[in-house]
Amino acid sequence: MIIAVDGPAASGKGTIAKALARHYGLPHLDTGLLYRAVGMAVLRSGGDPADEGDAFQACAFDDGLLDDSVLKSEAAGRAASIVSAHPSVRAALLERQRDFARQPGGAVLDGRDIGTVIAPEAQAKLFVTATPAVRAQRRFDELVRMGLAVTYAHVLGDIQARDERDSGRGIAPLKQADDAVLLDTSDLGVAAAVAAAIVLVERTR
Ligand SMILES: Nc1ncnc2c1ncn2[C@@H]1O[C@H](COP(=O)(O)OP(=O)(O)OP(=O)(O)O)[C@@H](O)[C@H]1O
Ligand SMILES: Nc1ccn([C@@H]2O[C@H](COP(=O)(O)O)[C@@H](O)[C@H]2O)c(=O)n1
Repeated sequence: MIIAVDGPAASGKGTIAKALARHYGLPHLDTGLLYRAVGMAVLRSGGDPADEGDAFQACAFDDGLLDDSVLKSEAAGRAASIVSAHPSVRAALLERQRDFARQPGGAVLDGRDIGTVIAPEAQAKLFVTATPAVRAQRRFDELVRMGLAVTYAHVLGDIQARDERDSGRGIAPLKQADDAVLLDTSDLGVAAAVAAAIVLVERTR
């Protein structure tokens, strides 16, 4: 079974995708990490994430970067959302994600275009969302726990800018697939959100 979990930044889709993977015994891929790695590789090479040539070159990043906690930073998230609008970057990362989705037995993937582009054939599709204020608070708390000096206002601004870029881009924009089920976690804690996700997967698969 392929389970596609899409949604905006800090909506909790990664938390839900990981829990679904555990519940169904499936491998999980956080596809945002791939774009974060490209964004961070551009920054480290002194390139410009907005330059398609620089971003495409960075797609040959070393896989060791995927385990680096620097990918959790706001700078990596911002760079990721800029490089992800380049068609050549999306093309370079496409097969890796499709191969992961189509492995025998299935998989859980979370991102922005899993249900629409990477695995439109997925048996279960969730679109996880929450209000920008709730998402900003969750991300702010997470960054503070990591010991980073951030303000709530800055995190909220970053999330709003990312929402706009991700939904407004010309290629594979963030949007709910026609056959995806909406899960709004604004008023749900982690356990309740995961339980709701399992019910929805059981209902749709
Ligand atoms: N339902 C929830 N209630 C409270 N906190 C939550 C909930 N879901 C996730 N969180 C917390 O919110 C933060 C963001 O969650 P998560 O990383 O799962 O979001 P995401 O959508 O995958 O983010 P990103 O788009 O940046 O990859 C984490 O600190 C997580 O523990
Ligand atoms: N399937 C995807 C996944 C991510 N992106 C872009 O990467 C940015 C970072 O993703 P996170 O899930 O780690 O927040 C995100 O803002 C998107 O721009 C994507 O385009 N497609």
